Amino acid sequence: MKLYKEGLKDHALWEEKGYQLPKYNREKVADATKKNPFWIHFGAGNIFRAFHANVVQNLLDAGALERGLIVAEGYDYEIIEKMNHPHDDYSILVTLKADGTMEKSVTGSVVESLALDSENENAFGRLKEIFASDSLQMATFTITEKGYSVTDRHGEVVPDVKKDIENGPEKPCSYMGKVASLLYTRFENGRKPIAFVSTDNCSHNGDKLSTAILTFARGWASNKSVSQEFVEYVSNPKEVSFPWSMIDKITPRPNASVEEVLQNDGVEEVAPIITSKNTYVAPFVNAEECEYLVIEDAFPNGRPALEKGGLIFTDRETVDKVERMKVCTCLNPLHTALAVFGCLLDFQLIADEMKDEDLRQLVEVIGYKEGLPVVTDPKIINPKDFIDTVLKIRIPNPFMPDTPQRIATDTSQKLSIRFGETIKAYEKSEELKTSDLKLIPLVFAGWLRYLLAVDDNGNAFELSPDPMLQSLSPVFSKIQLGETAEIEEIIRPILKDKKIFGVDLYEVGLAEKVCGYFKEMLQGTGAVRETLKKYVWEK
Ligand SMILES: NC(=O)c1ccc[n+]([C@@H]2O[C@H](COP(=O)([O-])OP(=O)(O)OC[C@H]3O[C@@H](n4cnc5c(N)ncnc54)[C@H](O)[C@@H]3O)[C@@H](O)[C@H]2O)c1
Ligand SMILES: O=P(O)(O)OC[C@@H](O)[C@@H](O)[C@H](O)[C@H](O)CO
Repeated sequence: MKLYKEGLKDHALWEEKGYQLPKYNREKVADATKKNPFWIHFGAGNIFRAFHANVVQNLLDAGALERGLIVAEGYDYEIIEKMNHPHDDYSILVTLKADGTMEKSVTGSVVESLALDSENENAFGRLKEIFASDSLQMATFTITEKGYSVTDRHGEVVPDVKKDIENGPEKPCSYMGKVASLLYTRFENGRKPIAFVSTDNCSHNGDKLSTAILTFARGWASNKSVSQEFVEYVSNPKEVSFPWSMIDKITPRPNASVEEVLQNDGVEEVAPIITSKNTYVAPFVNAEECEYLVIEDAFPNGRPALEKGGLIFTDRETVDKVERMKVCTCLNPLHTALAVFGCLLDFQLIADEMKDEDLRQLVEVIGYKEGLPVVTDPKIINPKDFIDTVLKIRIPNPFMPDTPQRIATDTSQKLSIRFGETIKAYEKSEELKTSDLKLIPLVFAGWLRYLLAVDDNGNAFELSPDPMLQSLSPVFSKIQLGETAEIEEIIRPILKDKKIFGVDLYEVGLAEKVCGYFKEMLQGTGAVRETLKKYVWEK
């Protein structure tokens, strides 16, 4: 059993082993999609394959759609070369349910995959053709929060973006420059409308994407590479919209236990790889069953009835509330807390951490006691029910191979939104006092302790990738367990950094608490556990 066109011909063999196969005529779907594409996705990573591609697969199966997806990868071309192309764009989705059962399906809804590489004339030419087509309605993105950045921490335009602006839209090399150049192709071919939908986990994700694209449009217009009309086109929501969205589906990296199940079924060549850009990818994805994709309903070129596939379309205000509920309180902060302490306490599975009474108490207090009071009910999903499901069913799901190490990726980029928003809400509140926050500061201190790259047993471990490690690691390499003199002087600039925490921890009166916890965690081996135990149970 091999996952590609020829290998899937023997339907009975796959079905006998419990795999659901596409029920539609894939050749016909591929043909219709290539002629009249309606949806292109940027970022061929795991969430796309587990979520977006599966929604389209279900709609194709149900006869509610006749065309599929095209995917472009602009950062890690190896994903396309090593996964999409050898497998004819098929992938296997393994859904790991909380009752221990699993569903296996072969996803065929992606019918074309392209490197978004302006040096690759064929692929870039084809992308231009797609962007020139009348039928294209939406471009979606899962490229991580850093994928949208065009400026550095000081607000300065980064060098590759600067170069792309100087050189005009012909051959950009930065990610957002390449996307803006494709949008320019659409503009030149009759100023056709489109929705650009970020489905990444970042607050007001649509604004992040529009800021990036507008940086190019304005830059190119000011050096006369494009006309001012292009800026007007990008700025007009009736022509180019940037809806906000909230996405939710826990999709761990492809796991060896799932690989083994597939191998035992007789599926060949399914081993995951880690690309040179550090993407963990395999011909299969493993994910939980629960999923939400809530999108602001702003599609200037129309859209198919994707609500039939479970997507929720609503207004911007509701997306904002639902997104804040998930990203700032009810899921992602709890994940980050478990990630940081999980790495320090040598856990390899998130589900195992939920069996640890101290860690369970940590996330329950952060979620219910510190976070929930500042959540505005989005009405379409009840926050209390949502957090109950997260803490009782989803995160503890023993069949989900999710790891603290995956979730610890890019923590420096996430703390401000995941915890900073709650702190700001306490600052604004007349009833709540910021000084009452106990465990959010404990997570900050845990993250500082994590940056030593030494676990609570005193053993070195590898930090997960993070764009700030280059500047942070040299600071923390000076700190040794058992030495706490001058700690505050060393970490003061970090505690003051609003880019990291969303607030200056000195201004909001939390710096002393964070520093104190951090010093306690530095006392020696076992001090992280002791500090955790001491504060999570304190009344
Ligand atoms: N995995 C989940 O549980 C999950 C759930 C909800 C939302 N998300 C969102 O989706 C994003 C991707 O998650 P994933 O599971 O697909 O991760 P992944 O590691 O499987 O894939 C990451 C994708 O982002 C691209 N990328 C990485 N760094 C980039 C950069 N600097 N510039 C442009 N592109 C870059 C990669 O090439 C790849 O396409 C997350 O960051 C998050 O915002 C993930
Ligand atoms: O994907 P990130 O890096 O923003 O965050 C890691 C996890 O918290 C995240 O992927 C969750 O699994 C996801 O947000 C669940 O919907």
